[in-house]
Amino acid sequence: MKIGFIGAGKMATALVNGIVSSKLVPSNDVFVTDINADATAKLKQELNVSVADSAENMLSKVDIVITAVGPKVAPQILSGIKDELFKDKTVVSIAAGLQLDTLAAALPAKTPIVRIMPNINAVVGEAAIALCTNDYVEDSVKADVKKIFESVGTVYELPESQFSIFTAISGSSPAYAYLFIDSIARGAVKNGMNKDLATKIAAEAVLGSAKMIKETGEEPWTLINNVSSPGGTTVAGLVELEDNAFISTVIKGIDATINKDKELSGK
Ligand SMILES: NC(=O)C1=CN([C@@H]2O[C@H](COP(=O)(O)OP(=O)(O)OC[C@H]3O[C@@H](n4cnc5c(N)ncnc54)[C@H](OP(=O)(O)O)[C@@H]3O)[C@@H](O)[C@H]2O)C=CC1
Ligand SMILES: O=C(O)[C@@H]1CCC=N1
Repeated sequence: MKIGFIGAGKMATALVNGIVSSKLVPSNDVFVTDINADATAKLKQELNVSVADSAENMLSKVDIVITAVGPKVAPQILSGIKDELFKDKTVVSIAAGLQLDTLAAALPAKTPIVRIMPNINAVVGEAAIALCTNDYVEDSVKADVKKIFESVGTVYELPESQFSIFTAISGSSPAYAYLFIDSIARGAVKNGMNKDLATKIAAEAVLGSAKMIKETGEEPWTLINNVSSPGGTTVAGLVELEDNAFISTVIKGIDATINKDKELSGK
């Protein structure tokens, strides 16, 4: 299975890193192309992937082409490539907001298309990833695409109607989680702890907390109650956070993310 990436930016780099380090395919069976030659040169140097000088030239060399450019650019690039080059290819898009029917309109009729929403934690093999397809993706091809993304995380097959929500709670949410960890660490710095040490400790505490939710299957509020000793430190902090509308602020952030994803779809 040969895999090509159009766009070698941050998300493509995260995916290529994950795919190569999982040894799913030999590194030179991963192809990259980008208008920015420095981006592809860096990936070649670091991961020994193959570089193509254009999307069109890459297409003849790969089975699966993953567009890792912005939602406005992807249809423009695809519609500029000769129809015959898409024969026996599957097109995968990871762009926020970009819907299957918009992609289909930019491609030859009946092209198999997979829509994916990954997240940047693919770098460490911990992405939560959504997948949906159009009607022309055969089961064996879907299984191959799933295998690619399972090499960097967990894949959830979801109806396309849930993608905006998924983008908020998985595609974008790592940024919000990093912000939360950084804010905890800054609180430690304010009170006199070294930032590097505080960040490491905050990250470990959040990682352990995520593991608790995943592995115990407990409702978060049960776990919150277990941390909150009567008259103790935790409840004092919770009161202050809620006084500043922590929960509704986070929900508004998720709403804004969902709305932006819908806006990007242009529908
Ligand atoms: N970053 C993330 O965490 C996630 C991103 N995504 C999706 O991934 C896609 C890429 O995002 P991200 O990696 O953050 O963005 P980046 O800007 O880092 O990467 C996009 C890359 O594509 C290049 N590019 C632009 N136009 C062309 C073109 N015509 N031909 C070839 N390459 C081109 C850009 O070059 P230049 O910089 O020179 O313009 C850049 O290197 C988006 O659609 C986004 O929605 C999805 C989930 C998570
Ligand atoms: O910010 C963005 O638009 C992309 C999609 C999800 C994460 N990054």
